[in-house]
Amino acid sequence: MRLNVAILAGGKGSRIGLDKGFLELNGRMFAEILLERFDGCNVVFVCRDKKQAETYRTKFNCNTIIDTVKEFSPLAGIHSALEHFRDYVLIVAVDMPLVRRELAEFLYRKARGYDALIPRWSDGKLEPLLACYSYTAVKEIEQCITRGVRKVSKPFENLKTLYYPIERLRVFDEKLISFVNVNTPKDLEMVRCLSTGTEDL
Ligand SMILES: Nc1nc2c(ncn2[C@@H]2O[C@H](COP(=O)(O)OP(=O)(O)OP(=O)(O)O)[C@@H](O)[C@H]2O)c(=O)[nH]1
Repeated sequence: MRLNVAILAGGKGSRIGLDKGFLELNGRMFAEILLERFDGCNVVFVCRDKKQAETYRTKFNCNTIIDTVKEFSPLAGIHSALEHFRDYVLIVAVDMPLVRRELAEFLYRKARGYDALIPRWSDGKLEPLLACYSYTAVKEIEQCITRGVRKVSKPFENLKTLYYPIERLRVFDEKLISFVNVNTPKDLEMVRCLSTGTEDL
Protein backbone atom coordinates (compact mmCIF):
# COMPACT_ATOMS: atom_id res chain seq x y z
CA MET A 1 0.00 0.00 0.00
CA ARG A 2 1.31 3.48 -0.86
CA LEU A 3 0.90 5.36 2.39
CA ASN A 4 1.13 9.11 2.86
CA VAL A 5 3.56 9.45 5.75
CA ALA A 6 4.50 12.66 7.55
CA ILE A 7 7.41 12.39 9.97
CA LEU A 8 7.31 15.13 12.60
CA ALA A 9 10.82 16.43 13.11
CA GLY A 10 10.25 20.01 14.21
CA GLY A 11 10.76 19.60 17.95
CA LYS A 12 13.62 21.19 19.84
CA GLY A 13 14.97 17.97 21.37
CA SER A 14 15.99 19.99 24.41
CA ARG A 15 15.98 17.02 26.81
CA ILE A 16 18.49 15.13 24.67
CA GLY A 17 20.34 18.16 23.35
CA LEU A 18 20.18 17.27 19.66
CA ASP A 19 17.79 17.24 16.70
CA LYS A 20 16.22 13.82 17.33
CA GLY A 21 16.34 12.88 13.64
CA PHE A 22 20.14 12.74 13.97
CA LEU A 23 20.20 10.31 16.90
CA GLU A 24 21.77 7.01 16.00
CA LEU A 25 20.73 3.42 16.34
CA ASN A 26 23.02 0.67 15.03
CA GLY A 27 25.04 3.26 13.13
CA ARG A 28 22.08 4.82 11.32
CA MET A 29 20.29 8.04 12.10
CA PHE A 30 16.62 7.92 13.13
CA ALA A 31 15.60 9.91 10.03
CA GLU A 32 17.39 7.41 7.77
CA ILE A 33 15.86 4.46 9.57
CA LEU A 34 12.35 5.86 9.12
CA LEU A 35 12.94 6.73 5.46
CA GLU A 36 13.98 3.15 4.86
CA ARG A 37 11.13 1.75 6.96
CA PHE A 38 8.61 3.60 4.79
CA ASP A 39 10.38 2.94 1.52
CA GLY A 40 7.92 3.16 -1.40
CA CYS A 41 5.52 5.44 0.53
CA ASN A 42 4.95 9.15 0.00
CA VAL A 43 7.14 10.44 2.81
CA VAL A 44 7.69 14.02 3.95
CA PHE A 45 9.53 15.34 6.98
CA VAL A 46 7.68 18.16 8.73
CA CYS A 47 10.29 20.67 9.85
CA ARG A 48 10.09 23.71 12.07
CA ASP A 49 11.63 26.16 9.60
CA LYS A 50 13.43 26.55 6.25
CA LYS A 51 16.84 26.03 7.80
CA GLN A 52 15.97 22.68 9.33
CA ALA A 53 14.23 21.61 6.10
CA GLU A 54 17.33 22.48 4.09
CA THR A 55 19.52 20.45 6.48
CA TYR A 56 17.21 17.43 6.19
CA ARG A 57 17.10 17.64 2.38
CA THR A 58 20.87 17.82 2.15
CA LYS A 59 21.56 15.13 4.71
CA PHE A 60 18.81 12.64 3.86
CA ASN A 61 17.81 13.50 0.28
CA CYS A 62 14.18 13.58 1.43
CA ASN A 63 11.05 15.68 0.87
CA THR A 64 10.27 18.32 3.46
CA ILE A 65 7.48 20.68 4.40
CA ILE A 66 7.35 23.35 7.08
CA ASP A 67 4.97 23.94 10.00
CA THR A 68 2.11 26.26 9.09
CA VAL A 69 2.42 27.98 12.46
CA LYS A 70 5.86 28.51 13.96
CA GLU A 71 6.82 27.14 17.37
CA PHE A 72 3.29 26.07 18.18
CA SER A 73 3.14 22.33 18.82
CA PRO A 74 3.07 19.08 16.84
CA LEU A 75 -0.50 20.06 15.96
CA ALA A 76 0.89 22.64 13.52
CA GLY A 77 2.95 19.88 11.93
CA ILE A 78 -0.12 17.68 11.54
CA HIS A 79 -1.97 20.62 10.00
CA SER A 80 0.83 21.23 7.56
CA ALA A 81 0.90 17.53 6.60
CA LEU A 82 -2.85 17.44 5.96
CA GLU A 83 -2.66 20.56 3.81
CA HIS A 84 0.20 18.97 1.88
CA PHE A 85 -1.47 15.63 1.13
CA ARG A 86 -5.16 16.67 1.31
CA ASP A 87 -5.88 13.03 2.08
CA TYR A 88 -5.25 10.51 4.86
CA VAL A 89 -1.84 10.90 6.48
CA LEU A 90 0.02 8.62 8.82
CA ILE A 91 1.82 10.75 11.40
CA VAL A 92 5.01 9.38 12.93
CA ALA A 93 7.27 11.22 15.35
CA VAL A 94 10.93 11.18 14.32
CA ASP A 95 11.79 9.96 17.82
CA MET A 96 9.98 6.60 17.28
CA PRO A 97 12.60 4.59 15.38
CA LEU A 98 11.16 1.18 16.24
CA VAL A 99 7.82 1.68 14.51
CA ARG A 100 6.72 -1.45 12.63
CA ARG A 101 5.63 -0.98 9.05
CA GLU A 102 2.87 -3.63 9.33
CA LEU A 103 1.38 -1.85 12.32
CA ALA A 104 1.50 1.52 10.54
CA GLU A 105 -0.17 0.08 7.45
CA PHE A 106 -2.92 -1.39 9.59
CA LEU A 107 -3.60 1.99 11.25
CA TYR A 108 -3.73 3.63 7.82
CA ARG A 109 -6.25 1.12 6.44
CA LYS A 110 -8.36 1.12 9.59
CA ALA A 111 -8.70 4.93 9.58
CA ARG A 112 -10.86 4.90 6.42
CA GLY A 113 -14.25 6.47 7.13
CA TYR A 114 -12.98 8.32 10.23
CA ASP A 115 -11.56 11.82 10.76
CA ALA A 116 -8.80 10.28 12.83
CA LEU A 117 -7.56 7.02 14.27
CA ILE A 118 -5.62 7.47 17.48
CA PRO A 119 -4.19 4.45 19.32
CA ARG A 120 -5.19 4.33 22.99
CA TRP A 121 -3.70 2.40 25.94
CA SER A 122 -6.02 0.65 28.37
CA ASP A 123 -5.40 3.41 30.96
CA GLY A 124 -6.73 5.98 28.48
CA LYS A 125 -3.37 7.43 27.41
CA LEU A 126 -3.32 8.34 23.73
CA GLU A 127 -0.59 8.03 21.09
CA PRO A 128 -1.44 10.92 18.74
CA LEU A 129 2.08 10.95 17.26
CA LEU A 130 1.75 7.48 15.76
CA ALA A 131 -1.74 7.89 14.38
CA CYS A 132 -3.66 8.47 11.18
CA TYR A 133 -5.56 11.64 10.30
CA SER A 134 -7.97 12.53 7.51
CA TYR A 135 -8.12 15.80 5.61
CA THR A 136 -11.70 16.10 6.91
CA ALA A 137 -10.14 17.06 10.27
CA VAL A 138 -8.33 20.11 8.95
CA LYS A 139 -10.95 22.77 9.79
CA GLU A 140 -11.29 21.62 13.40
CA ILE A 141 -7.49 21.65 13.75
CA GLU A 142 -7.37 25.20 12.37
CA GLN A 143 -9.96 26.32 14.89
CA CYS A 144 -7.90 24.88 17.75
CA ILE A 145 -4.73 26.53 16.46
CA THR A 146 -6.56 29.87 16.16
CA ARG A 147 -7.73 29.54 19.77
CA GLY A 148 -4.19 28.69 20.88
CA VAL A 149 -5.03 25.09 21.83
CA ARG A 150 -1.75 23.17 21.57
CA LYS A 151 -2.88 19.77 22.81
CA VAL A 152 -2.62 17.42 19.86
CA SER A 153 -5.62 15.25 20.71
CA LYS A 154 -7.99 18.15 21.44
CA PRO A 155 -9.49 18.73 17.94
CA PHE A 156 -10.38 15.07 17.66
CA GLU A 157 -12.67 15.15 20.67
CA ASN A 158 -15.28 16.82 18.46
CA LEU A 159 -14.71 14.64 15.41
CA LYS A 160 -15.42 11.12 14.26
CA THR A 161 -12.38 9.59 15.91
CA LEU A 162 -11.59 5.93 16.32
CA TYR A 163 -9.62 5.44 19.54
CA TYR A 164 -8.05 2.11 18.73
CA PRO A 165 -7.10 -0.22 21.64
CA ILE A 166 -3.33 -0.62 21.50
CA GLU A 167 -3.46 -4.11 22.98
CA ARG A 168 -5.03 -5.31 19.73
CA LEU A 169 -1.92 -4.20 17.84
CA ARG A 170 0.24 -6.89 19.42
CA VAL A 171 -0.51 -9.08 16.39
CA PHE A 172 1.77 -6.75 14.40
CA ASP A 173 4.24 -5.88 17.14
CA GLU A 174 4.30 -8.32 20.04
CA LYS A 175 6.07 -6.00 22.50
CA LEU A 176 4.50 -2.80 21.12
CA ILE A 177 7.94 -1.28 20.67
CA SER A 178 6.50 0.84 17.86
CA PHE A 179 5.28 3.28 20.51
CA VAL A 180 8.60 3.72 22.30
CA ASN A 181 9.83 7.27 21.83
CA VAL A 182 13.14 8.82 22.77
CA ASN A 183 13.20 11.94 24.92
CA THR A 184 16.27 11.46 27.09
CA PRO A 185 19.68 9.74 26.90
CA LYS A 186 18.20 6.99 29.10
CA ASP A 187 15.42 6.40 26.56
CA LEU A 188 18.05 6.13 23.84
CA GLU A 189 19.84 3.42 25.79
CA MET A 190 16.55 1.58 26.17
CA VAL A 191 15.80 1.78 22.45
CA ARG A 192 19.30 0.49 21.69
CA CYS A 193 18.67 -2.49 23.98
CA LEU A 194 15.22 -3.15 22.50
CA SER A 195 16.58 -3.07 18.96
CA THR A 196 19.14 -5.78 19.70
CA GLY A 197 17.98 -8.93 18.07
CA THR A 198 14.96 -7.26 16.52
CA GLU A 199 14.50 -8.17 12.88
CA ASP A 200 14.89 -5.45 10.22
CA LEU A 201 16.41 -2.87 12.58
N1 LIG B 1 6.82 19.70 12.96
C1 LIG B 1 6.85 19.79 14.30
N2 LIG B 1 7.20 18.74 15.03
C2 LIG B 1 7.22 18.88 16.37
C3 LIG B 1 6.92 20.08 17.03
N3 LIG B 1 7.06 19.90 18.38
C4 LIG B 1 7.44 18.62 18.53
N4 LIG B 1 7.53 18.00 17.33
C5 LIG B 1 7.90 16.60 17.08
O1 LIG B 1 7.01 15.80 17.85
C6 LIG B 1 7.69 14.70 18.43
C7 LIG B 1 7.54 14.76 19.94
O2 LIG B 1 8.17 15.93 20.39
P1 LIG B 1 8.51 16.15 21.93
O3 LIG B 1 9.34 15.02 22.41
O4 LIG B 1 7.26 16.40 22.67
O5 LIG B 1 9.32 17.50 21.92
P2 LIG B 1 10.76 17.85 21.40
O6 LIG B 1 10.75 19.32 21.20
O7 LIG B 1 11.17 17.02 20.22
O8 LIG B 1 11.73 17.47 22.60
P3 LIG B 1 11.94 18.28 23.98
O9 LIG B 1 12.48 19.65 23.62
O10 LIG B 1 12.92 17.46 24.73
O11 LIG B 1 10.58 18.37 24.62
C8 LIG B 1 9.11 14.79 17.93
O12 LIG B 1 9.21 13.95 16.79
C9 LIG B 1 9.28 16.25 17.56
O13 LIG B 1 10.24 16.43 16.52
C10 LIG B 1 6.55 21.20 16.22
O14 LIG B 1 6.27 22.30 16.70
N5 LIG B 1 6.54 21.00 14.87
